[in-house]
Amino acid sequence: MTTYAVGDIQGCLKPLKCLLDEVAFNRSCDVLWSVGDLVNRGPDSLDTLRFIDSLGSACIAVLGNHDLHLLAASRDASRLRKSDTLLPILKADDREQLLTSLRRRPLAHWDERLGVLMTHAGLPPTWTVKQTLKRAAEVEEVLRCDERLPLFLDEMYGNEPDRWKPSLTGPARLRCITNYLTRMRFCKADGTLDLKTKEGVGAAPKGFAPWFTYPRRDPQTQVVFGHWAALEAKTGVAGIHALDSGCVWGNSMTLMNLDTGERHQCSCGEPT
Ligand SMILES: Nc1ncnc2c1ncn2[C@@H]1O[C@H](COP(=O)(O)OP(=O)(O)OP(=O)(O)OP(=O)(O)OC[C@H]2O[C@@H](n3cnc4c(N)ncnc43)[C@H](O)[C@@H]2O)[C@@H](O)[C@H]1O
Repeated sequence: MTTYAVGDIQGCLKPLKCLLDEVAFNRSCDVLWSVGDLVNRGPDSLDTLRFIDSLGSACIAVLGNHDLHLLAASRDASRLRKSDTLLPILKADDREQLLTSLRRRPLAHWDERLGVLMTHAGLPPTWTVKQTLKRAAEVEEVLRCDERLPLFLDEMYGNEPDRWKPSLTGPARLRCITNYLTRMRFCKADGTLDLKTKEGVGAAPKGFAPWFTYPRRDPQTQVVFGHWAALEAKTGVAGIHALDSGCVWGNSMTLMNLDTGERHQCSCGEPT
């Protein structure tokens, strides 16, 4: 059994299948981790969701900001933006099945055997792995609850509060957790987030640095994450594995063997 992790797919199904063929992925014994952002901007979001679902327990995917945006747009199509490529999903006969399956996916995944945590954006430097899983579970519980989901999605967008406090409550608490786990790039040592800057590490605003440059609360833990295409799948920090190599922006998709650390890349996608 081999565990692989793939970077942001964003509807780029062709390079995903190319990578799985290259490593002879066997769904009956191998496992594919996805760092989230399964959909949007790329050409085949609908078929990507269908393919990922067809893998069943052979795939573990955490939710990314674009996946959450899909859930929000499914409740209110006026949330769609010009650059979104989500309409085919919203018009599909199997949309409810696909969206229900997405709602059941986690925001964080921890593998004790590998000692690896996976989230879309990373591990907040002020949080332990245990705290991260507990806080992710708060949002996951709401995503699965028909009564609580609409308010969560209405209140999800926004950059405030920009710093975690255990005393946060209600929608602000859930928004803050969601932003840390699906949108974080730069932060201060005390965890204060800058959610505006999207360029590479050299673009850090004054007083901010990439989240992975701060000491970790659990130094032995490895982290796999996506979200930040401008990193070109590199952090320079041991045990912190960036996997978004910007496939949807015309670059390659990255697949990493988590047992050996070996990386594979495929550039057969259509530039968007
Ligand atoms: N709580 C919440 N609040 C607000 N929004 C929420 C939200 N929850 C979900 N959302 C949703 O989040 C989505 C993203 O919003 P945006 O923040 O508008 O999306 P984006 O710029 O495309 O960022 P993305 O997440 O795709 O990151 P990437 O690094 O690939 O791309 C970033 C940039 O990097 C650039 N880039 C890519 N590769 C690069 C490279 N090698 N070098 C330099 N730049 C590069 C790209 O051109 C791109 O402009 C929206 O749909 C929004 O609705």
